[in-house]
Amino acid sequence: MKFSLQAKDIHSKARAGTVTTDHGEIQTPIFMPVGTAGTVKAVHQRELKQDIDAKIILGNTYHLYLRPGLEILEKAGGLHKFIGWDRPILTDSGGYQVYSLSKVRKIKEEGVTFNSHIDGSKHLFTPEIAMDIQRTIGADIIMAFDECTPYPCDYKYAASSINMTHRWLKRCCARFDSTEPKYGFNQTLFPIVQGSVYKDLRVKSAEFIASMEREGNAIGGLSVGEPAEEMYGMTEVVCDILPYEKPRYLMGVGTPINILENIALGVDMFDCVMPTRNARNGMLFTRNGIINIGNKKWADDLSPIDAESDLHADQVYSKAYLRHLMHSKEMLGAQIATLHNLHFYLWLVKEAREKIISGEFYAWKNKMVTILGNKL
Ligand SMILES: O=c1[nH]cnc2c(CCNCC3CCCCC3)c3[nH]c(NCc4cccs4)nc3cc12
Repeated sequence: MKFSLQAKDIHSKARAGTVTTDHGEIQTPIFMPVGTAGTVKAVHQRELKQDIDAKIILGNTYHLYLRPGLEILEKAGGLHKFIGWDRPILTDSGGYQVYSLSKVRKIKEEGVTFNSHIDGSKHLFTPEIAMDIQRTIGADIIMAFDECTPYPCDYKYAASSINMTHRWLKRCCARFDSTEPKYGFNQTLFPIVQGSVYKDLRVKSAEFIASMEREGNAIGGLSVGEPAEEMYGMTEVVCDILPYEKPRYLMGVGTPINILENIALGVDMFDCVMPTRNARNGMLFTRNGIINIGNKKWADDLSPIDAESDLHADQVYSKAYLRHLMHSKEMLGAQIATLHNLHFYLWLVKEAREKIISGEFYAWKNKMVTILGNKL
């Protein structure tokens, strides 16, 4: 994997770059649609490619390991082949999903034991197992097995948590560096900075992660309920320590405003379930603010969902029609709303990249931040 920089903003730490993988290039800043069980819910691969031009999607290690399972994925020749996606894929380590999905789990030095949320069967994830699973899935970028420190937590807990994450990282690197890709495409491992909302722990974790000299770095433990100002403060501290010439991935972030503010702090890659999850609840993000399509005010509004958008669905379907579909619990409603939100997120980061290149990013970002929160 390679990373090159094309432009840097003068009023902020925003930058425009290109990540090059064996499955293609990714222009940054980039938003990565979240796939769960091998699909971005309610969206076809063709739509991801042609309608919204998604450059990279996320695969969910925890889900894929449980269902369809590694045997089928290996038989298919990896996740790219299994789902029919020939562009880059990033998979998480499965650790975060264990915390957020499976009820019973125990965290020990060795790893995490958990009961499957599907059939209750007992499983163990360790740093080594997480590496082997992601080798079998075959994603271009794979994530270290970390502990996402819960928020809030006291200093002592946060300090012991980063020490565990750092010991697990060494085991991830040892295992990853002593195994080969299974399908002939190169894979790269990103470590993850933790430290909760404690500045000195963030410095310690960022310095340790930087010292591992991997091809890219991630920032974890944020967007877990902390106030936005805390998120920005920790991101700034970490971005100032992580190497300038490597991509920085802020995990689980976030709202459109969060993304713009973090681009200004030097973040290049983002993922979040919000555009897809909120779409299914009728919350549409637009360049003029937020539309709750279920609101009665849209019932007879026959104007296009977004007349300024180059997304076909935004042009041909009206707000009234989408509201009708959502109220009727029609599948097409979720499909249109999801496509709209992902298209908006990808438009937003592409617009940010163009403004960084043209030198207009800072003023544009401040204007957008005042508009994007509007309730329409
Ligand atoms: O420290 C972390 N370590 C590892 N993963 C984290 C994640 C999951 C990122 N998305 C993975 C995807 C992989 C493919 C399947 C789906 C998840 C986070 N998500 C959030 N906020 C989420 C949210 C923000 C707002 C609403 S939810 N904070 C996170 C912090 C960490």
